[in-house]
Amino acid sequence: MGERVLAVAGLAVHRRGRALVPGVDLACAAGERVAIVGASGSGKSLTARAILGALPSGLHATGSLRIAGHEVLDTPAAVRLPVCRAAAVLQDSALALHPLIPVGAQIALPLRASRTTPETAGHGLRPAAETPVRRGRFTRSLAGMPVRGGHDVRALVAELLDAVGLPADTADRYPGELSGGQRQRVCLAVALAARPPLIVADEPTTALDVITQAAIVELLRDRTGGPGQPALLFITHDLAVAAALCTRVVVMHDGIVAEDGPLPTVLGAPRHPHTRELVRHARAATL
Ligand SMILES: Nc1ncnc2c1ncn2[C@@H]1O[C@H](COP(=O)(O)OP(=O)(O)OP(=O)(O)O)[C@@H](O)[C@H]1O
Repeated sequence: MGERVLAVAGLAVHRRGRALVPGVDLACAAGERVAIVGASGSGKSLTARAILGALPSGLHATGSLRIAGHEVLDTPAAVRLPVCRAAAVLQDSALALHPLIPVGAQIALPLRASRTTPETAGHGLRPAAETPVRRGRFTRSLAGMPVRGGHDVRALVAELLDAVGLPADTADRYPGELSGGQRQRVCLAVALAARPPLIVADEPTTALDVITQAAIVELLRDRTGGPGQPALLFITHDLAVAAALCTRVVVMHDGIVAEDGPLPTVLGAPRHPHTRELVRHARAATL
């Protein structure tokens, strides 16, 4: 495995002295897209939320959680350094976005916080050599200068919207004026704007129809896991979607990792009885 953006060791999530997730070990390298699959209640979401530094109140985590080499287990997301903060794309895009703020302003928030450009920040939108030459303040921002003026930020918001397949005028619309698929694209733009080393996507396609689902999976494939792009941890109960997007899979069962390996290997020759069952059901569902 190459440079690790995520290293989880003995991660447990407790509530009132009871371990809801007894112990998870997993890792994700830079440039990787890793799926976490498992039945309902197997601990996928609590593991994801512990990684995001956003456990529900009353729950706490123990063990070790390193993001981009920094131990962050005891550091809530809001106070983590941006370099070791994972961005979230969650199932309910309506809840993830503020209903009363135009989406452009919501994308601009992490952009202003980072005060750098997508290119320097590692969004992987376009390698610098391919960046078209433009005039004015936007040129300065693309050259890696700090983003200051509102005009610069608006241009970068338009670029991020374009990167997720939305027209620039989406910036002026409110989340309630968008479809679920469009809102999920906005959520990905917000995540990319934060220039994270890792995006944690927890069932981001579950609430969508199959066609929109496929489009979001394709978008995640285009925008994560490549050179200079964030790695992806993709939580799903759907093995077929995991196979379409990820190269490696972590199978969870009863709060622990039952199996972890390259997707073709795990699908082709599952070792754990629970993985065998998941594969059997996935095959039956595609008939
Ligand atoms: N806030 C909470 N308080 C108490 N128990 C919880 C809480 N959240 C989850 N749990 C319990 O922790 C276990 C793991 O839940 P988790 O949500 O991580 O499962 P999951 O694999 O994501 O399931 P699903 O696919 O249905 O979302 C379950 O037994 C669940 O009931």
